Formats: sequence, structure tokens, C-alpha cells
Amino acid sequence: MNAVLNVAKFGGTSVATYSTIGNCARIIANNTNTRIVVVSASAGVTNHLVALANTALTSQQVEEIVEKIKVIELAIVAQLKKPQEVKDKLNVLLVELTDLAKHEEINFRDDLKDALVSMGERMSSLLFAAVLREFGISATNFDVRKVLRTDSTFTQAAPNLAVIRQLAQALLLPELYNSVIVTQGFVGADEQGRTTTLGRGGSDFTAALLAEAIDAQTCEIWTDVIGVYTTDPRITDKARPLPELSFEEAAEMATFGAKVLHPATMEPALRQNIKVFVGSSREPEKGGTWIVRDCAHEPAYRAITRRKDQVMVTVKTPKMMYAQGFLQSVFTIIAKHNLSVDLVTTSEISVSFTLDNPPNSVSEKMNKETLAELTTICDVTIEQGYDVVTVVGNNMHSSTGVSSKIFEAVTDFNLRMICFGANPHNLSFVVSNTDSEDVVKVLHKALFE
Ligand SMILES: Nc1ncnc2c1ncn2[C@@H]1O[C@H](COP(=O)(O)OP(=O)(O)O)[C@@H](O)[C@H]1O
Ligand SMILES: N[C@@H](CC(=O)OP(=O)(O)O)C(=O)O
Repeated sequence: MNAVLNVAKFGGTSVATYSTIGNCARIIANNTNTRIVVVSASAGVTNHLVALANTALTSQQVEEIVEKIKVIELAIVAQLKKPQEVKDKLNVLLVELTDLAKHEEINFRDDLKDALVSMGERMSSLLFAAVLREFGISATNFDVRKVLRTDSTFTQAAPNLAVIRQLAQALLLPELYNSVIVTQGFVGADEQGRTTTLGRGGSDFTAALLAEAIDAQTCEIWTDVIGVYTTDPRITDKARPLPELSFEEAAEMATFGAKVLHPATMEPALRQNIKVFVGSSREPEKGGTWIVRDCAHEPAYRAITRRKDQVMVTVKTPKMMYAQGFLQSVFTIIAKHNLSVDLVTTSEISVSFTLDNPPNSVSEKMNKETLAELTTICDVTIEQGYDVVTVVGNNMHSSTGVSSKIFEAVTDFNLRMICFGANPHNLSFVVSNTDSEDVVKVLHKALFE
């Protein structure tokens, strides 16, 4: 067995067509250490599946969406030289998908939703392995549910690290001698064997978890950009790729909106010191970003991120001046509903905090329930229409002149809340969603151009 193991993850755009999978095949062939390949669903497929799972649709609308998924999958099959065996297996999966989509309880049962939404990765991994074999790479499609044990929090499942390690060492490691293992990102199974998912964008997390479980030294995230940039290149064409980042900086960027990485990806990397590479599967020769424990440089400003759709909650009670347990009661309610609070400020009688509010998600429903419960103990004001813009860097709170440069840049904007992170890597602003793009641009100009 290779002394050095690499896990390579390919995202939705890399797995979109026969030709983009061909690019991935060349990347895999170029690194003999790559023994596990984690794939996402082909671009667009998970969105279609989420629509099927979460929307009340007529049977004709269901048929139309299923048809769109079939078109994506069958376009890949159509280019295989020997399609028949794969076609038969794909048809079995498409029948399972259609049955789930038509299930009368699909919009109400999270276990069924996860079973349905996982189908994208189950199909793409089948096709991906077949394309690899046509490129002369010995490849086997492996059902990740045999090893990726999670709890039963459907749609946002949490991994059971000890069981994953044990199962991966027993079932996955021996397989790596024979061929490259192609498996599904984003998908897991609970103790009863029911399919779970790790939350949108969770394939990066799967790759890092499997890398940790098999003691891999590196984990590659292949996507549609040539690394992690100073800010989302879709916001400004002045954004530039970063050669190097620390685990902490990357975790902060992911948490505060850099979609290129799932927020939990850095946890396994940090625990086991696994170097993470981010690069473009279309242009691998252009290099990418290495995320490592110790960087050669720790600049004051590394990057700017934006996290959209934040809800700002202010809770107020005159009792706070006397009641020591008030803050605890508020955060107990928040924790009970599994909501994560990002930014917090307090005054004598009020506390303001932001909650993430992605549309059409479970947390939107939970937000409503949480707020109803909060109103039983205090006055609650909810403000919507905010984004959080974050400057990620190092020692921003203690270096002279660093924060003043940031504040000077944003002086023309109304800043609803300002927060230095509890760690030295983060300075965040809550701003109106109509301003956030401009705030990112002026900060980028001031700090990086
Ligand atoms: N700081 C950043 N650096 C690079 N890409 C970023 C950053 N912030 C946001 N992105 C966005 O992340 C996208 C890649 O993530 P994603 O679409 O989830 O890819 P994949 O499907 O390969 O997982 C890029 O196209 C880019 O627009
Ligand atoms: N397919 C899932 C998981 C994922 O990580 O996808 P991607 O790597 O394309 O962001 C999603 O769309 O959420």
C-alpha cells in the first residue's frame, strides 16, 4: 500500500458531463497516491432533488423534474463506449428516485427527503467509476453508507467519528489495494442503516472525514476555481487566488460564506494535520491553494467573505439587569433548536445576535419556532435583509492601524453591527443586503488592490 494516501473530491461542476469527468480522470491518473475519490452529484441534480423533496408538486411537475435529471445522467451514459451494464444499474437508481419523488409523504418526512436527495451522488459515483475505467483506471464504486456513520439528524446529520474510523479501516482500507475507490460525498447512514445527508455542500466534509479515517496525508478539493481567492471571484474580477492559507483562516472563511469549502471541512484536517489542496479540475496546471497548519506568512488581511440571508434578533428585558440567568435562558432556547449564533453584542438590557437563514431550509422553520419560544421570556425584535461581511486575517484586534484601515474603507456604509471574532482571525459587519456587494468591493480595493 502507498505510504502516502490522498483523497480527491470532485464537486458538481467537475462531475457535470462525460468530458468534465475526463478532466478528473487525468488528475487521478497523475497522482498514484489518490486511492479514494469522493464525488458530488452532477451540477444541478441536487437542486432538482431538493425541489422534489421540499415542494408540493403535481404529478406532471414531478415527471418534468425527474426528466431533467434523467437528461443530465443519460447524456453521460450516452458517451460511454460500453454503456449497457451502467445503464441497467442507472435505471434501477432512477426507478428508486422516481418512487421516492412520488411518495405521498415525501414533503413531510426528512428520512425520505434524505433518501431522495442522496440519489444524485449515488448516480454520479456509478457513472464516474465507469468513465475512469474507460480512461484505463481500475475503479470501483463503493457505497459510502457502509462506512459514513452519522446520527439521525436527517438533512444535517453529524458524523460518528469513532465508528467511521473503525468501519473505514475494516471495509475501505483493504479495497484500496485493488482499485481506486469512487464513493459518494454528502451521504451517510444512521445506526439503523437509514440514509442521511450532511447538509448542502457536504461532500467536502465527506472527503476530509474519509481522509482522517484512513490516515491520509492529503485531501484535494477539485472545483471550478483555481483555489481559494481573496474574495468570491463572482463578486469582483480583482479577486486573486491565494497560494497558502492556515486551517484556522480557511475554517473562518468557510463559516462566514466562502462557498468553495463546506464549513466543517477543516475540522478533520485540523485534528489530523491533513494538508488540503483546492484547485480547478478544468485547469489543474494552474495550481491552487494549499491549506496547512503553519503558513509561511500570517498577513493581517487574508480574504473577505460574505454570508447572505442573516436574520438579526434583538432580545430585550428590563429584568436582565437583575436576572443573571437571562442570557443562559436565551441561548438554551437557541441551542435546543440547533441554531448557530454567529455574531453577538450585548448591552445592559438587550442582546443582539445573528442567525443564519438560508431560504427553504430546515433552519427557516426552526427560526420561527425558536422565536415563538423566545417571546415567552422577553421582547423580541427580528430584522431581516442583512448579510454579514467578514475580513479574515490574523491578529486584527491587536495590530495597530489594521482595523482603522478597514473602518476607513466602509465609512460610507450603514453598519448595523460590528463584531471582532472571539478568535484573532475575524472582523465582521452586519450590513444591508443591498450594500453587501459594494462593501466587499470597497474592502477588497482598500486591502488587496
Ligand atoms: N473565497 C472564494 N474563493 C473561491 N471561490 C469562492 C470563494 N467564495 C465563494 N466562492 C465560490 O465557490 C464556488 C465553488 O464552490 P461550489 O460551487 O460549491 O463548487 P463545487 O460544486 O465544485 O463544490 C466558486 O465558483 C466561487 O464562486
Ligand atoms: N450535491 C450536494 C453536495 C455537495 O457538496 O455538492 P458540491 O460539491 O457540488 O457543492 C449539494 O449540492 O449540496
